[in-house]
Amino acid sequence: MSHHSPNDLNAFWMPFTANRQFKKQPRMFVAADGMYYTTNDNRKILDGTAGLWCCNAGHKRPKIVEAVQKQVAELDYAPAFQMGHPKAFELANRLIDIAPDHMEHVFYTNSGSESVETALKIALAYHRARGDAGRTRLIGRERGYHGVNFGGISVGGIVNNRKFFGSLLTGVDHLPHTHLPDRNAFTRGQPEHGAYLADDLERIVSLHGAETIAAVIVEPMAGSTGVLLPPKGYLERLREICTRHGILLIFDEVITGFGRLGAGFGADYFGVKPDLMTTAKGLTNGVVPMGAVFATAEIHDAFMTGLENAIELFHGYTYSGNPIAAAAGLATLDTYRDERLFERAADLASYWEDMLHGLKGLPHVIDVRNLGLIGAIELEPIAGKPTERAFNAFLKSYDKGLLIRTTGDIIALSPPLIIEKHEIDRIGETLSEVLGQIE
Ligand SMILES: Cc1ncc(COP(=O)(O)O)c(CNc2cccc(C(=O)O)c2)c1O
Repeated sequence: MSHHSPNDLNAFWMPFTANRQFKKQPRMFVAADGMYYTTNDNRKILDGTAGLWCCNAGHKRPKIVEAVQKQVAELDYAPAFQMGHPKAFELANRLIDIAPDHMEHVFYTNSGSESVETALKIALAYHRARGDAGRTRLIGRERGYHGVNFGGISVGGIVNNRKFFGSLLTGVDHLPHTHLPDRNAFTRGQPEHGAYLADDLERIVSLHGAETIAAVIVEPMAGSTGVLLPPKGYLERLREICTRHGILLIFDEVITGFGRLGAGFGADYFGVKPDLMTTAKGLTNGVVPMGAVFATAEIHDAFMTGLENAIELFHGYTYSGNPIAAAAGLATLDTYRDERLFERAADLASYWEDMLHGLKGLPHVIDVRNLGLIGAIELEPIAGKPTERAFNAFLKSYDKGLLIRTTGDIIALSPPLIIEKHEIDRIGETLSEVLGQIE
């Protein structure tokens, strides 16, 4: 058996990564604190993306560090099925306290992808429990991202996440995405124009019959595809059409949840009540993998019938609600509350917006989109080399000490909610330099 040296890069098959490019020019973080990562060559990098949209409270936050250290030394793991541990229940109560008021139950998962699978299965099983077994169709949206499991890529609308994975993706329709560059480019916040796009749901309903449709799943604001905003009135229309036809509305809040928009959840920010909400990321500040599906009493109680000793929902994970994730979640919610980070994000949103829209007119910038503490700068692709320009901006920004995300030719930004104004300025200055230097 051959022995590999610890820093041999070959064995690790990296996710959503240009593996060959990375392994030629590795980019390694070895520490993190507050707003900054430290690289293995001891450079400080400003975290413009809160890790992967998940470290909403920033890094190395004392309450979270302490809670995880203490928990792992006390109750490291408890069986998730037919057994419990107090923190899972305590966290569920805390989550329901900050969730939109019609949400009354939480089902734990370990990621956003698992939250999506869980929500889709609950939606299908809910209709069956009510005698509506014919409601099996699911409706997603073009350019939607709902993780990488088979349910998520079926309802998802990002072609590269689907086309390599075969034929299981059936029984699903897609609404049109909400990007109208001709009308809405450089809009500050939510566009006025485009609510009518929700009416396509009526077309899908009349095509299949409402009695065949279980749920619609959308991100209140589409993140991974490059930050597409819901036009004013759009989500309200989706809600109204779903209600009228007995179709469940699922908000995928993996990115928009836990303060990202300056409110607890997208549902709060937009004032629209979904029937199910999927979350992960900010739930534990990215420190321990955990997701949670929020459900109304109406949905939960539809399962609570029949023999009391019988399992009501045949679904769950070994790590559902595990003690260390629950401890991290509780300390994370404490940190959000004690530092008023959701309100802080709302207070900073206009300063953030001004920085972003100040980039208009820089080379290659064809659109700027923003909401809360999320931003996107869309670049003109290099002819024949899609994604190249944005990827070069990512590499150049990293060299200049700023971490950004790119998807396609779009730069996406989602800093921790603890960001200071001078750090917002620094993001703008760095991106101005980068966009002036790349081809
Ligand atoms: C709306 C939504 N739903 C589900 C997932 C899947 O979550 P997990 O990865 O934990 O299984 C996500 C995740 N979104 C995500 C993850 C990683 C990177 C980026 C990016 O846009 O750069 C976005 C998401 O944004």
